[in-house]
Order: sequence, then C-alpha cells, then structure tokens
Amino acid sequence: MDMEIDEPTNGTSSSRLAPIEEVKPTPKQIKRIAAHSHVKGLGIDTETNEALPEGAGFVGQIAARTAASIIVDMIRMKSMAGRAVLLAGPPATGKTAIALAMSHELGDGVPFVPLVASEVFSSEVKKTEVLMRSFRRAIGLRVKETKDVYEGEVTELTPVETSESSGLGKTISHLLIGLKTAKGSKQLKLDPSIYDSILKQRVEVGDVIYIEANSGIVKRVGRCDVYASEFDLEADEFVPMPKGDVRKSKDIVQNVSLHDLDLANSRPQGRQGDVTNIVSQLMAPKKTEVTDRLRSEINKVVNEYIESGVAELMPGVLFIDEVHMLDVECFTYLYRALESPMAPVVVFATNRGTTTVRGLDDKAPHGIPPEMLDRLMIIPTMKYNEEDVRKILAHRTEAENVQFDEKAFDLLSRVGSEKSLRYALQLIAPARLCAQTCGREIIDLGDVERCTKLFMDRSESLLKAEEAQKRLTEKNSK
Ligand SMILES: Nc1ncnc2c1ncn2[C@@H]1O[C@H](COP(=O)(O)OP(=O)(O)OP(=O)(O)O)[C@@H](O)[C@H]1O
Repeated sequence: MDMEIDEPTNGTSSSRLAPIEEVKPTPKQIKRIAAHSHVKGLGIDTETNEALPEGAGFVGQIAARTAASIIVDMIRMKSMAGRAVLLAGPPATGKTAIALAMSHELGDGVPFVPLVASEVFSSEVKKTEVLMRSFRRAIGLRVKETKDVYEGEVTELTPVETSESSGLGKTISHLLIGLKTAKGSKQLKLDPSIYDSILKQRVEVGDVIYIEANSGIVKRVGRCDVYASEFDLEADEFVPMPKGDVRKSKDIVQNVSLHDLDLANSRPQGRQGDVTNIVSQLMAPKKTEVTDRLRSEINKVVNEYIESGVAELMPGVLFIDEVHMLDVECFTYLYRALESPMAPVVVFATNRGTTTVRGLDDKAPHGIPPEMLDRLMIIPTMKYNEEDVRKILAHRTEAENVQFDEKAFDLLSRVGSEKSLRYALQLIAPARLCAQTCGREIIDLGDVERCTKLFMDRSESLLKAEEAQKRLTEKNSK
C-alpha cells in the first residue's frame, strides 16, 4: 500500500516528501529454534502438586517431573543448598529438558548455571578453578540498600561549556539538570564526569532517572508514562512519575553473584570490603587474577552483610551435564565444595550405566564414585512409550512450524519409538527440506522414507561398523 505523508503545514518546507511504502514482513521468517524451546516449565498441577500427563510442553516422565518440582520448592525455601541431585536415565529421556524447566520455574532472581563436564578440562585453567568459578556464579546475593538519591523526570539537560577555550576547543564545566516529581522540582549542577554516564545511558528530557547523592551513579529507570501515547509502537519501558520529594531515601535492590563480586574486586583500584563499591564496578574489565585469598575476603564481607541484613543469600543451581566425564579429583573437590556454608544446589545428569570412574580403575554406577553417589538424591528418567514419543514429536513439529501428512507422521512416530526419539527429532528438518525442494510445504510419506534411507540411526551404524570389523578379521585370518 502506498502512503503519502501530509506536507508540513508550518511553511518551513514546501517540497513534497517521498512516498513511504508500508513494509510487510517477509512471509517466511527464519526463526532459530533451540532443542528445548517447546519446554516452558515442569507442567505441574498446582492443586495436587503432581506433574500433569502433558503440560508446559512436557509429555510423560511424570515421576521425574514431580520429583524435580519438589526440588524446586526446596530451593525456593532455601532448604536445598549444599545438596546434589542426579538425573539418571537413557539418552533423550528429557534430563536436560527437566533441568531447563527447573530454571524456568525458579525465575530470574535465582541463578542457574549450566556446565558440560568436559568444559572443566582446559589447558589454561585448572579444573578445580573452573568448578569453583561455576560454583560462585551459581550463588546469588540480593543486596538491599537504602541510598540517598535525587530522583525525578528530567525536565532540562544543559551542558555548560567553560568560558575560556583551550587550544583543543571548549570543554564542559558542568551539567545543569532539572528533575521533577509529583511534589516538586529541583535544578542540580553536576560534575562533567556524570554527564558521560548520562550520555551513555541515552538519557533524554522526559526520562525518569535517579542519581546517587554520594557516588554520583546515574540510573535510567525508564520513560515517564506521560509520554506513553507519543508513538503507536514503543520499545521503551514506561514508569510513573516519582512521588515525594526530588531528594529522598530509596531502597535499591541489586542481584549479583559471588563470581561477579570476585571479578569486580580483582580490579587493582577496587576497594575491598565495600559491597556497594564492588557492585558499582561490575562493568569494569578484569585486570588481575581472582585468588583464593580474595575470595575468602569477599566471603567475609558478604557474611557480615548477610548478618547485618543488608544482603540475602540466594543459592542457585549449578547443572553439570554428562557428569561421568568428571574425574576423581573433580569429585573430591566437589565433596568439599558442597559442604561449605555458601554452596548452590548441584544437579548432575548422565546417561551412563555402570562405567569406569575417570582417574580410577574401578567401575561404579554412572561413573560416579560411591562416596559421591551416597550424597545424591537420584531421580531416574524412563524410556518413552510410542504414544509419548508421538506427543513429543507433535510438540516439536509445532515448535519448528512444520507440517506432516498423517501417514508421514505415523512413520516418524514409529521410527521414534523403534529406533530412537533423537533420531526421529533429527529427521524433521531434512524431511522438511525434501518437501520444499519438491515445492510442497506439507511433508509426505516419501520424504520421511527418503530421509530414513539417507541417514542412519545409531544402531544401524553400529551394525555396519561391526560387520566391517568382522570382514576385516576374516580377511586377516585367511
Ligand atoms: N518428556 C518430554 N517432553 C517433551 N520433550 C521432551 C521430553 N523428553 C525429551 N524431550 C525433548 O527431546 C529432546 C532430547 O531430550 P534431552 O536432551 O533433554 O535428553 P537427555 O536425557 O538430556 O539426553 P542425553 O542423555 O543424550 O543428554 C529435546 O529436544 C527435549 O526437549
């Protein structure tokens, strides 16, 4: 549709503006779909506290989901810190999906740190150091402070230049800023360094901001809701005009992790022992190493703040997938770390049965030493029946926005239950491509059959490898 903008009526310009075309969204928008994007939570019935047969994108696995929801409740009640959970079951039985659903249920305030056990082995950083960092990332701290601030809607923003100019041009001597609240207004004269931070946050007249009185830290709260109807579509967050005086005491809550505090305090100029200062330096680049001494200093300060009620500890979740990849040294380290007073909840996952513990000659269930296994709450996950596989595939096809005809979907479901769910999930994208190359949007039986012939599943490839090995030994023995 062609549209024309009316000519300006103020007489400043008489030239007609170019016609503006309405931009229509391209019909086929490519969206990135992650493996678990159909899972939105654990799907628990709020009345019975039991997992629903189907809910929040999850299908079946009722006992495991109910157990996971009890763990989530315990984390919320803070009676879970320092404990560990193991999700154990065959491949593609939803262990990672359950862990992710737990993080959805916990919400943003509680940290959730995912880690694959093989990430621990780096040639540059010690494995215990990687574990320690992840542990501290998973421990949140909610710092509550009452600060003296100037808060209001910006009514004026005038940088004042110096009267005498240096060879390089004029510099800013100070900034005049007007702040208005429902009760009154004030004009402030600010240091030019504060102007930099105002520019960085793109503060404009009409925004609501606050400036900390003793440190000069500026924070843009949002756009004043008086301007809410200015545009049809707004990306900004609208906030009401502050009530009360411009200068007041305000409760400020910030969520940080212990690792954030370690990094912020490892800066050479970081004043140790002052959480407020540490928090304000979070954006600073890392300059020195985080040592054990620095960590224990921070723990000491954090403990003082917790005792005095300024901060609240929020133990989060550290999720370690493929836990059988950890070695005996990592496990020994984990026993100790889990016993420390500041420990998150650790959720392990593995699809291994009895296997060798890395670094030992002994075999153990899930490749986990018995001492560790003893401390774990184990949640088993079970293989799916054909009906569940069908439902999971239906959720995935919806998330990936693909359409199968009935016979094609029947075959895909059969492949999923007879071979493996993952194999069937992986066939969705190539089958869609096969259909598209034939000019169809709906995948038919032929597309799925073609893909099952082109791509082997795990058991078929194992069979082929074994046959090849047999032929080779026969040839060598002749
Ligand atoms: N009960 C379920 N409901 C819905 N989707 C599921 C369910 N179980 C698994 N899935 C989906 O199947 C796929 C494989 O599951 P997931 O990666 O969680 O398995 P896993 O048990 O962690 O496997 P592995 O042991 O190989 O790491 C994912 O896309 C996941 O979202």
